[in-house]
Amino acid sequence: MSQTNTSQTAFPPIAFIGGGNMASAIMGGLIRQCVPASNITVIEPFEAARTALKTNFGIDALPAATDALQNAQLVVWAVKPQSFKEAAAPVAAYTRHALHLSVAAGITTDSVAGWTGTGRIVRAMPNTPALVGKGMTGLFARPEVDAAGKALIEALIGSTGEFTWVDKEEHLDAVTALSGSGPAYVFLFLEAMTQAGVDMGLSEAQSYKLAVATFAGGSDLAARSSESAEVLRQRVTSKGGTTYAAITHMQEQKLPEHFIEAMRKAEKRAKELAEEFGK
Ligand SMILES: NC(=O)C1=CN([C@@H]2O[C@H](COP(=O)(O)OP(=O)(O)OC[C@H]3O[C@@H](n4cnc5c(N)ncnc54)[C@H](O)[C@@H]3O)[C@@H](O)[C@H]2O)C=CC1
Ligand SMILES: O=C(O)[C@@H]1CCC=N1
Repeated sequence: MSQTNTSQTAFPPIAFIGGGNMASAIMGGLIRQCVPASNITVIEPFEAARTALKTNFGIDALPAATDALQNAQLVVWAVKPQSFKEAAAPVAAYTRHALHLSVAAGITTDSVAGWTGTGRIVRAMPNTPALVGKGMTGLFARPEVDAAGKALIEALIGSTGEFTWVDKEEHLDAVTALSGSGPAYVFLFLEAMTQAGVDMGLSEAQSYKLAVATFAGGSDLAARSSESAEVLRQRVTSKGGTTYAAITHMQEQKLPEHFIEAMRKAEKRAKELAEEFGK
């Protein structure tokens, strides 16, 4: 079931380990909910990223772990899978009492438990539309996380858009391949549609506008409609018409099959990341 958080939550002190794209998307949601910057501690070694956090959110990020982390009741891990283990080493001693939320692709909660010394972990797979409050996040909680912990995570992630819980942790690799990486697929299609528009004589700006509005409108129509995507597609596709010409070519070229195969590559890569960087 897909949900959005609507209730106002009093957030406890929160620490972010890593202050890049995903951390900023989640922080943006918190700031929109009027969480004061003083409630948020960020560990971010990269100076340019710390400057961006100050400019965007008024947050004074720290370059390395300190005992300031002891106050945090919730720790959000927003580092690359490759950096997780190294990032956890100086942080773990301060944060064993806290609830942990990891957004790292592939990295299992068993790995995170080993590095943080606690099993109170929720693993999440958000996506970048969270930056504009339109995110879609898959969530998995270990049994050690109680109802209050889950409610806190729902409030945090709900501030960035929608979420859905999965029962099996491995399903987060599917979520990663679908909605986590998915914005990049949309942007690739936008690039191709814009190029086609330019090739047919439209300006780049006009083509891009048409392409973006088409994705947004198509998605909104699908979200509001009780009809399946297949039926909605058929409604656009007059027999012998223009859409028919395009869709027939895509099907002859096995575009849907290639697309599904590509997404299975993303799922496979998530499992490889766990193998490569989870030990
Ligand atoms: N970008 C995306 O679309 C999505 C990313 N994710 C996951 O989010 C995580 C972060 O990705 P992004 O925000 O895109 O990357 P990013 O590169 O923008 O942010 C990672 C930040 O971690 C910092 N960092 C590196 N070593 C550190 C350390 N030892 N301690 C603290 N911070 C450290 C880096 O300086 C950087 O600012 C990744 O694990 C990724 O799998 C999940 C869903 C979507
Ligand atoms: O490409 C990645 O590994 C991350 C996870 C999902 C989106 N970006």
